[in-house]
Amino acid sequence: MAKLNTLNLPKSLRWRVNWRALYKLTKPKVVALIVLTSVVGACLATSGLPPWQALLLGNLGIALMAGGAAAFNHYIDSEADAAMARTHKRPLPSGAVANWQAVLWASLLSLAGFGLLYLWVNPLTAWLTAASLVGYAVIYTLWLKRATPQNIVIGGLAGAMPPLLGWTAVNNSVSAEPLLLVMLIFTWTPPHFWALAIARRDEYAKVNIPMLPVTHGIRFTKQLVLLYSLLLFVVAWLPFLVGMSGLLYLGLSCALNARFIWLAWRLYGGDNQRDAMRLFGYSIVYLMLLFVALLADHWLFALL
Ligand code: HEM
Ligand SMILES: CC(C)=CCC/C(C)=C/CC/C(C)=C/COP(=O)(O)OP(=O)(O)O
Repeated sequence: MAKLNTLNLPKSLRWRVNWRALYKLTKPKVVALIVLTSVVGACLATSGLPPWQALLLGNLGIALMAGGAAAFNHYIDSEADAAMARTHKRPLPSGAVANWQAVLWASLLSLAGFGLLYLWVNPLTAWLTAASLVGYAVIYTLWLKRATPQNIVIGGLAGAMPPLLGWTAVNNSVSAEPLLLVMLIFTWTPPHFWALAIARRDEYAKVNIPMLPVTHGIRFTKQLVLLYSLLLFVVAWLPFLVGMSGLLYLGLSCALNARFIWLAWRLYGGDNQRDAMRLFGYSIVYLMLLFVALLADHWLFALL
């Protein structure tokens, strides 16, 4: 193998497998947070502990398919990634992984995840997860991303699905409670992403991707970030208002949302780099803690 590589073959013909780079192709930190939300969806689906098969195999299948979707996204976006400072060192533009390896890897992960969900969890979860995969890898990445500044609002639905997927893995049915959790992530996505897009506006403009700060300016994007942060506060009340969560969740979510709004407000009148990246970083901590709060509250009530 080493000998082959010294022949200066085009990267597409090399056979050496860089496992570390393949792992990076799955966007592991994003998938970790996605799986946290699907695990919480699964735990909230029942008053006791969910059956181990639904919990373990369900979330493993969701993780595999989310990782597969991320790998497809890397493949489809590799040219734009090569031209942006934030992304030019990714496995495909840097040559650590060949295109055919990325497509094969993405397909294997997606098929393994689908098979696992279909055979050992339930077909409903398998199909809903497949719809999320197509929503992100095909509808968002291939089409919406380059078609409209509302790309991430519509495409965000795919990333918002995991709590519902975790729920259906346990209950094999769709109901209102997990849809509220989907709504939470759906409302969270625009301020999560637009904060970053404000800081990276020039890079998106350079590769002609019509992100909102490019098409409508930074001031307008900051207004929408603030508006969505306020909307998120309202949506975060819903689990409490419908009786799905209690006062522990309400208290924690109010505190988390207060900081979200404060950071969005600071960004509104503040610095496009520092304040934008601060809100982006906090958005990730926010979602993690909000779902931990949902789970803590659920188990507290189950024990009382
Ligand atoms: C359409 C929806 C979304 C868009 C457009 C979006 C966009 C982004 C972008 C551009 C980054 C920076 C990635 C990088 O620098 O490599 C990022 C990071 C991140 N996103 Fe999102 N995101 C979306 C949905 C989600 C969802 C649903 C989750 C999890 C539930 C999530 C979790 C994260 C995490 C954890 C990071 C940090 C990754 C790291 O530090 O490596 N995102 N997001
Ligand atoms: C459950 C399931 C199968 C769904 C998969 C959903 C999934 C992996 C969502 C990730 C969302 C995400 C990180 C978008 C990045 O946007 P981008 O691709 O525009 O950002 P980039 O420029 O950093 O690549």
